[in-house]
Amino acid sequence: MTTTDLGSTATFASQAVASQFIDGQWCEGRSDRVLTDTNPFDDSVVATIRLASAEEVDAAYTSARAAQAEWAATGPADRAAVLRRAAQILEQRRAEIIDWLVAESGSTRIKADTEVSLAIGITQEAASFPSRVHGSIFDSNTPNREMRVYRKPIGVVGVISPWNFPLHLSQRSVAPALALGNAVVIKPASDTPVTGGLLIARIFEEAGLPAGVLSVVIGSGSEIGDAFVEHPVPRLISFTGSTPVGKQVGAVATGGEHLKKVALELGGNAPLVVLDDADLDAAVEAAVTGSFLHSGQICMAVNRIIVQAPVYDDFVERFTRAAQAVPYGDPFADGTLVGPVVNDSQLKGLEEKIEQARHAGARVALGGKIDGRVVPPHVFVDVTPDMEIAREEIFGPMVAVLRADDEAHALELANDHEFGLSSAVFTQNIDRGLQFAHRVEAGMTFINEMTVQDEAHVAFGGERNSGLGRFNGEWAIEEFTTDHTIGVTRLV
Ligand SMILES: NC(=O)C1=CN([C@@H]2O[C@H](COP(=O)(O)OP(=O)(O)OC[C@H]3O[C@@H](n4cnc5c(N)ncnc54)[C@H](O)[C@@H]3O)[C@@H](O)[C@H]2O)C=CC1
Ligand SMILES: O=C(O)c1ccc(O)c(O)c1
Repeated sequence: MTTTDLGSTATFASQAVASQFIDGQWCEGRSDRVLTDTNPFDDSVVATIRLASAEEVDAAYTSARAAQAEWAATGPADRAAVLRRAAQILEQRRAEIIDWLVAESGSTRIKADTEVSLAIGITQEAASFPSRVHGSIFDSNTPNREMRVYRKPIGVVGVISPWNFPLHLSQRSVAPALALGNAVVIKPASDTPVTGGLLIARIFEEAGLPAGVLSVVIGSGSEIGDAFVEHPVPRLISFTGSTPVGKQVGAVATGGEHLKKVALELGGNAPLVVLDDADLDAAVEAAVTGSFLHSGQICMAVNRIIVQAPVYDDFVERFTRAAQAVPYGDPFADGTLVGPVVNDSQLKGLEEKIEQARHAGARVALGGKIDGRVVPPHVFVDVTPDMEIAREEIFGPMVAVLRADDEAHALELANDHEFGLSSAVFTQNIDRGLQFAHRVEAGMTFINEMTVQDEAHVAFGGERNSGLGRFNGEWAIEEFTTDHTIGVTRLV
């Protein structure tokens, strides 16, 4: 197993990355605060970074605005070539990137490997975008006039990403935005400055992206967050993270002096519904992976399993037995599915959730002793929809099991929520599954599959408090471009 020199020199691809990346330069931030980036499993230091101040945010956006016009004028084939080289470098450096994801975010090797593949997938998909963008020409109702609609880059995009899939959740905005001729400034989460931003900067630097087109500022959301969002240069803020912060970002982006678009991918609380004719083995397998992969720190993670009464006891017995066999502990160890949660704040929240669930009367079918930041898989059964464990986004290796009287009650329970990101339904009758899926209030519903799904060419996103907008494929082209209508009148 290769291990990367993750000391405070924090190198990636032979370049020191423990700093800011602004206008093509690796430089120190000017905040008086220094971030110590640590491994959630053993508290070892993986990097120390002097944080950015609002001045660095301004410098990053100013250089992005200066570089964007020339990048947008670069031919589609040349822009596509940079994206393809970035995808190749991600593949070439897969082992080193996996080590970084495990060390910086507590990802297990299984999850880290999946995340690198996701990032490569969206980068390759984005490489197809430059040649897919087109405008339209319309006849006009005015004689001698032609109405043309040009599809153009938005300009400069601000990307704010979270710590759970730091590489992919930055890349799935950065790669499409760059491919479509925009310039980008990334502000990654403070828990994952390298894998959420600086490593991406290094990859595009190596891929030949011109200086200034991509910058990365490392700073806490509380210190530079508002400055990052309300700055006059960015025309779109692409945010992935919690619903409360997403609403705040949306309010600043649309309520400040400089109006701008927002793309928000927020919280989730995915229901996995098991109907009375489900293949229980398939449902159990999907529910285990969907609940516990990356310690449940996924917006699409299964948080509620809703089981129709005739198969409830059988499912609970099988699922609990399978959850008991889930390997947890050292994220570096091959086969671990549940590693540490990312920080003490998340750990404290999960300890509170466990106590609340017990106090509310949920039956603990599976639990265990927390060791450091490693929370063993927890299964709460006989949960009722009023309990907090069924209402809040869990973001941990725990899941609530609810009993449904019948199919209509299962749908009512699935939709009884503020969120609407991902969902799943298990039945051996596909038409029954489709009819059920159409009535689920979510952005995504999977029949006989787990809820954690993301294909680079297919719409991804949520309804209700799970966000605004869609990522991937043609939806990303729509998100990261704008229309300019030009009327052409020939004077006769
Ligand atoms: N839907 C999703 O993919 C994710 C949801 N979450 C949810 O968020 C909770 C906390 O995780 P965090 O990463 O701390 O999410 P968060 O929502 O607090 O932070 C996400 C990003 O927003 C930035 N940020 C924070 N305050 C900001 C502000 N005022 N202006 C601009 N940017 C700001 C953070 O630095 C980070 O880069 C989790 O427990 C989970 O419930 C977290 C990660 C991903
Ligand atoms: O928001 C998330 O947690 C998340 C995780 C993995 C993905 O592939 C994704 O699109 C979103």
